[in-house]
Amino acid sequence: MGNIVEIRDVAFSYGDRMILSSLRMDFPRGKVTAIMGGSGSGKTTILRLIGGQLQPKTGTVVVNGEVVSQLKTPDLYAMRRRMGMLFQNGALFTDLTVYENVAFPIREHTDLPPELLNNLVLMKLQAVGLRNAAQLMPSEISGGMARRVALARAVALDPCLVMYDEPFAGLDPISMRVTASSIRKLNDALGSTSIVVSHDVDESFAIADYVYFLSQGKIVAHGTPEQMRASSDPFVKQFVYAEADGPVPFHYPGKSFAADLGLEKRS
Ligand SMILES: Nc1ncnc2c1ncn2[C@@H]1O[C@H](COP(=O)(O)OP(=O)(O)OP(=O)(O)O)[C@@H](O)[C@H]1O
Repeated sequence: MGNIVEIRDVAFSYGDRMILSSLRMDFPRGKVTAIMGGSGSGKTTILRLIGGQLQPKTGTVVVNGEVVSQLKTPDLYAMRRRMGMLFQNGALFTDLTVYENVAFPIREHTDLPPELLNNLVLMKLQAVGLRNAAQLMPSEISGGMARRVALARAVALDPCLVMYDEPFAGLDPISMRVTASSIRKLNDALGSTSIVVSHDVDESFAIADYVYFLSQGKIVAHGTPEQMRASSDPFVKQFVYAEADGPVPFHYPGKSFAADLGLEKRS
């Protein structure tokens, strides 16, 4: 089976600001892997490196055996077509029905005859429990349902890899649970591989086979959800048990508050 994505010794910076360093991660085929960490720790940046929207300063990102940064533009586009993406707050097209939202990427990228397209769309909507909502407009469905339509759209082209960026953000607890189980079910039904970026410990642990914890651009812990729950690592404990005090920084890095107020002694 092997890994669909391998990240080796990757460093990335925006200008002078180091965002990721010494990154090594494996994403095995068929599995759901979660990337967790505080706000600004670099999670979305990792997804953008895998998708080839960003290039590492050093190290390699290998997808399906190919080094992403070495792909020529047509090959990069071909690779992206085999990836499904659910972006943070991935919105639906408000002027299209649920059905047309899911049909959109299929129409864009294939010339399938209408009957086959229809079957595909209905299969995806069935998989997220919304086949009977096909003719509704996005304004007529709940936030949780909209997220599931977005999931169906992300997997419309049967991607071998699906990346979800904060799929649970802003959902009520029931919608969160349904969305999480939809991610797992879609992964297993399609035989695909999923990467889930999230802050949400309960939902991520419920569906992930393996978890990476990121802090300030470095992997600070990794393992199965069970291993992470049992971990005595202070970072993991703080994150898993949502403790206010611990190594996870709350402040965006920079000057101290005292310095900003002009209270720090000048040498
Ligand atoms: N285009 C950009 N230019 C400069 N800095 C950026 C840019 N995009 C992100 N950053 C910075 O890179 C760091 C990592 O961002 P990233 O979006 O990967 O974090 P994240 O872990 O996904 O955060 P969150 O959970 O809050 O979305 C942040 O400190 C952010 O301010």
